[in-house]
Amino acid sequence: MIEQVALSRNHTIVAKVDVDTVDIDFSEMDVAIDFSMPSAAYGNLTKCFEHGVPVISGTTGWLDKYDEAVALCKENKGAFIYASNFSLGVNVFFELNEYLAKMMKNLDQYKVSMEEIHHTQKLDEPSGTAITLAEGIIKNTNYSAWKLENAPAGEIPIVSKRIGTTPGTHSIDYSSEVDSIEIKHTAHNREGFALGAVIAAEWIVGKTGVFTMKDVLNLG
Ligand SMILES: NC(=O)C1=CN([C@@H]2O[C@H](COP(=O)(O)OP(=O)(O)OC[C@H]3O[C@@H](n4cnc5c(N)ncnc54)[C@H](OP(=O)(O)O)[C@@H]3O)[C@@H](O)[C@H]2O)C=CC1
Ligand SMILES: O=C(O)C1=N[C@H](C(=O)O)C[C@H](O)C1
Repeated sequence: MIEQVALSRNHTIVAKVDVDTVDIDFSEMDVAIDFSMPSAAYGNLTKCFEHGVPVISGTTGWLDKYDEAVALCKENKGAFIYASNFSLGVNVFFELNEYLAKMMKNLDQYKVSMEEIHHTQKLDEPSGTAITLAEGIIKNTNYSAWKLENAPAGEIPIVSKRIGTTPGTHSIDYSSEVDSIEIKHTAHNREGFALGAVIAAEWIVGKTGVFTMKDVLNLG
């Protein structure tokens, strides 16, 4: 999907890296995009930093090494963007989530919960997007952590479902005894993720530093 979107925007694919790739020719690359495996992402990023190639990372489930990746990027004067979700809609949804969380902060009668649904091939749970959403709530409310399924009071319960080929659905619910407020993002297919990653790749060429999709999309 990334290749398809990149070609449609007049880019050239100079290398494709898979689990079996032994030698990578970095010489012709303006930028690299990594959507691989939680166990492979950090190693792939490292190689890009060492070869001075800016890198866009969409792989989820490796973030225990994010700080190390940032340090390595800075050490090599590289350029790097990680996003748990590159779709433009989800990046707006991240902002909406934080805005709603701020408003709900002092309304103790509402309890928050989250649900994410993805295809059955997905390796990680909860999704990276759900973790970013939970962090957005924690930053703006008195919730202290998130937990899969049954969370104790003060923590955000996340329910992960794996159904068919679902590209990615995330919803956040604030419920009281008398009503509920729900916000939801539904990906209709995977093209939005690829398009956002290619837009980020176009944006980062020629820059140095560690950025986010908020910088790319100028979301204030
Ligand atoms: N941030 C975002 O917007 C999005 C993030 N994702 C994330 O991207 C990741 C990939 O998801 P998805 O595309 O569904 O997974 P897939 O399994 O379809 O694709 C993963 C690819 O990575 C390849 N791969 C495995 N090991 C390596 C390696 N060491 N180096 C390079 N490539 C390798 C696999 O090759 P092979 O098939 O040969 O094993 C496969 O082609 C997941 O972490 C997912 O959560 C997904 C969509 C959107
Ligand atoms: O694995 C996927 O498919 C997706 N992964 C990302 C995530 O973990 O949030 C982004 C998107 O939801 C699709």
